[in-house]
Amino acid sequence: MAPSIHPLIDNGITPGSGTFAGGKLRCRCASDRVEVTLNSNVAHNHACGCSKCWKPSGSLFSIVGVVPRDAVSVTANASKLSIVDKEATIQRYACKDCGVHLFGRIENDHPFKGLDFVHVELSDEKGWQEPQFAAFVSSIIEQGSHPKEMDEVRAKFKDAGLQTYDVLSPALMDLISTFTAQKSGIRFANL
Ligand SMILES: N[C@@H](CCC(=O)N[C@@H](CS)C(=O)NCC(=O)O)C(=O)O
Ligand SMILES: [Zn+2]
Ligand SMILES: [Zn+2]
Repeated sequence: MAPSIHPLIDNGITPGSGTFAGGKLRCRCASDRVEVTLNSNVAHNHACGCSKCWKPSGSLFSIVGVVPRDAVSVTANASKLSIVDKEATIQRYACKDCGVHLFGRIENDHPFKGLDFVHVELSDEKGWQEPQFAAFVSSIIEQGSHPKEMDEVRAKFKDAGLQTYDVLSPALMDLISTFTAQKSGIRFANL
């Protein structure tokens, strides 16, 4: 059987709702679940093939989007959360018992600081923004995917209507480079 990209992509993408305003994420423990309440839909939702983003077992990709950090609150069992890698740019808060990542947060000076990274599949609600593109696609090779499978993987994204990138999408790469330019003193008129 062909490997699963991700359950939200394998059988066709379901569009989100433009009026959906958020919901709750829950970890996968049988009881005492960690609960995170999001008072916003996600933006820039995408598939990520990197080794650091949480993905369901059996899937090659994570689905991850961003929400303003002010829209994120831990509403149950916060004591079960711990940071996966304190040195990483994105501090990913995982449930110590089931391993699911509830949210990722940036504390350093960074273009995406102020946005938290979340996985909408941890919610029962419908209406979350659907995946918009695939990022860090070549990174799946680093986790053992065969280089010769890459054409098939990219073709699956194309069939689902998603562009593939080996880092981030052009819009996000432009944001990062704009931030870097501004840090070096360059000023742009009319941004
Ligand atoms: N090839 C690397 C890429 C890792 C990477 O750069 N991930 C991106 C996308 S999530 C990132 O921004 N990471 C920052 C972080 O993990 O803190 C891997 O698969 O581990
Ligand atoms: Zn859990
Ligand atoms: Zn990632």
